[in-house]
Amino acid sequence: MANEDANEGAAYTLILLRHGESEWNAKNLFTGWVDVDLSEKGRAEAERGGQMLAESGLLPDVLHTSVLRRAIRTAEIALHRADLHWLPVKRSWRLNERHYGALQGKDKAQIRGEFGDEQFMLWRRSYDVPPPPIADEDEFSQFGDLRYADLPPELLPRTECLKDVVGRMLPYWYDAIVPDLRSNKTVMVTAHGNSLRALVKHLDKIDDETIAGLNIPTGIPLVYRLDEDLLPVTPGGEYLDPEAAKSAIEAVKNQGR
Ligand SMILES: O=C(O)[C@H](O)COP(=O)(O)O
Repeated sequence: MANEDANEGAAYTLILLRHGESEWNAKNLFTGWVDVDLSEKGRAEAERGGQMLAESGLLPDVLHTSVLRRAIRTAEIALHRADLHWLPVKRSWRLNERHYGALQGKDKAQIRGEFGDEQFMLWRRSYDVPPPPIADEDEFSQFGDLRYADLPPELLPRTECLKDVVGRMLPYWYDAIVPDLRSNKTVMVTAHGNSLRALVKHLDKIDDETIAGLNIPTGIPLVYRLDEDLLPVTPGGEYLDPEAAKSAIEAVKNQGR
């Protein structure tokens, strides 16, 4: 972690943790809202994430997760490792991964081969081009999934671009996470590649083009110290293991190649 001076002006601490490798990350499949579990490597990453937390002395007071198993399990394993398994937890669909539409369940390399590099990257990383919507009867659709039963039907996505994720994630940021920060709690958010990209875009005020080049690695805690205005004291935050983050970011970037 950075020295104390680098944290001058910090009022709040926010820890972001992308879930460990999932079974579908390992198979290189578009996942989105499909509720797959962690791979063995993913469980080990979560464990290591928890160890990093414990060693850094950063102790979250409250946990926010999505309603997807890979994020829930990652937090469970990491917090257990840090002896913080008892932490209060709040969950919301608004922290879910980006809904990948009709690409859910499809092989990334195959889609890249079929549609070409440009279209593939537009779907993966453009700010405002969503993949085609998923049909309600598709085996990987979330239509009829009990956990979304209370959601007004018009809010259940059939596909999303990152802009859509920013739009549905921000109300949760303002209504649930910010109040915890303002009451001086160290907040941990365990979520997904693209929901965390949406949050980082907001925190660091990253423009719509630049965000395409930002990738979040699995299982490595990213710590933001925020000032009174909730602006990062160190732009981009700090990974608890910056070296491991660098190579893991490259791996995410090159998925489907
Ligand atoms: O939903 C997925 O497939 C991954 O979690 C994120 O994938 P991406 O890096 O291709 O956006």
